[in-house]
Amino acid sequence: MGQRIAISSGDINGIGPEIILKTLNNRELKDNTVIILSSKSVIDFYADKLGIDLNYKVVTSIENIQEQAINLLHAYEDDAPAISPGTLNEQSGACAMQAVEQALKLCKTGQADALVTAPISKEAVNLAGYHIPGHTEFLAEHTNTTDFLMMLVNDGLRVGLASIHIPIADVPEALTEESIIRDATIMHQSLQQDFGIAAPRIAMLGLNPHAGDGGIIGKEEQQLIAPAIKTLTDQGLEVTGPHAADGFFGNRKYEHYDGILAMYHDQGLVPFKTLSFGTGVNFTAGLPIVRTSPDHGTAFDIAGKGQANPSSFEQAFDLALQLSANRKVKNNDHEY
Ligand SMILES: NC(=O)C1=CN([C@@H]2O[C@H](COP(=O)(O)OP(=O)(O)OC[C@H]3O[C@@H](n4cnc5c(N)ncnc54)[C@H](O)[C@@H]3O)[C@@H](O)[C@H]2O)C=CC1
Ligand SMILES: NCC(=O)COP(=O)(O)O
Repeated sequence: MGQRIAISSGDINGIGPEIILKTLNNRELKDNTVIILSSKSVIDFYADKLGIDLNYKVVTSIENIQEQAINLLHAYEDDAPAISPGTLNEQSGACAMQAVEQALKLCKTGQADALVTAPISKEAVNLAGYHIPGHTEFLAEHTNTTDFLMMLVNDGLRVGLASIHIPIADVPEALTEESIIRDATIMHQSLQQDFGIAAPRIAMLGLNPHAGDGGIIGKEEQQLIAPAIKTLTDQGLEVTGPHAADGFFGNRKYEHYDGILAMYHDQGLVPFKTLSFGTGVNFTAGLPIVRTSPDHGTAFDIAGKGQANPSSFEQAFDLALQLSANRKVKNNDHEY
């Protein structure tokens, strides 16, 4: 039996609807079912611009979903929200999050097997009153998940972030020995359960230049990261480090590891995106639902121009199919 994939529209003024249309227009669904959370007006607006004639069915409720087909379920409070490509505003932020909320509801109730999120603007969703740094934290909060990890993955590279969307000045304080142990453990479990790697090899990066250079350029490696690695290895996990981040990527050491735990957002995502922008997928490990997303944002600068490359969204869609087939989501284990 196929998978049911819920797709949230992302910001209606960004490239979300375009990459959804391009992806689904080129996809053979086989025995899978797609439910787009958006509105007919938005999908038709971008389909007209792109000259795409997508075969989809508008459904008014989940009970009317047509299997092995593309369904569109209206997700917004507005019947036909104003569309203005490239413009960030409160309404586009509200629609983006209403789509995520509806899609999450389908996953939580078992009516969808996985969620693929198109990009939202963090600024727009905050204007709309959703005071969140991103999908990751929103989905964790709304599934009662405390232990989660943002991971960016492609075929050979999987990078997790020990701190996510916080100001750089707050990073050292946000890291503790316990939080590093927890994040490496989530990564280890996800590599085993989601990615089928029996004995994952994890590399832990340092926080400071040259991984602190013996404590000359910062003490977090000695005080937090090395003790965390010792605890993890004592527990039988294969974890090495702390590695100096520049040489680790520059010397292609990452090729010898199944997962890399970076200490902060740009430390992990700059090399990841440099190596794989357009093919990477953002995956939230530790959630009771499967959630993937492309590795890029709303790209307002090219919205509505037909220039958006759908390849990362295609990979996110394919990974959602693969992971949801692999993983039986145990909703009953979680109190939402
Ligand atoms: N999962 C999500 O919802 C994500 C949301 N964002 C949000 O998106 C907004 C814009 O972020 P930026 O830092 O500007 O990053 P961005 O990824 O939107 O854009 C960076 C550059 O890459 C280009 N680009 C991005 N995706 C592309 C694609 N598929 N095809 C062709 N070119 C593409 C853009 O045109 C731009 O020049 C922010 O509010 C950010 O928080 C960023 C990353 C992920
Ligand atoms: N840099 C990754 C990013 O911003 C994605 O955030 P999220 O919406 O997946 O939490």
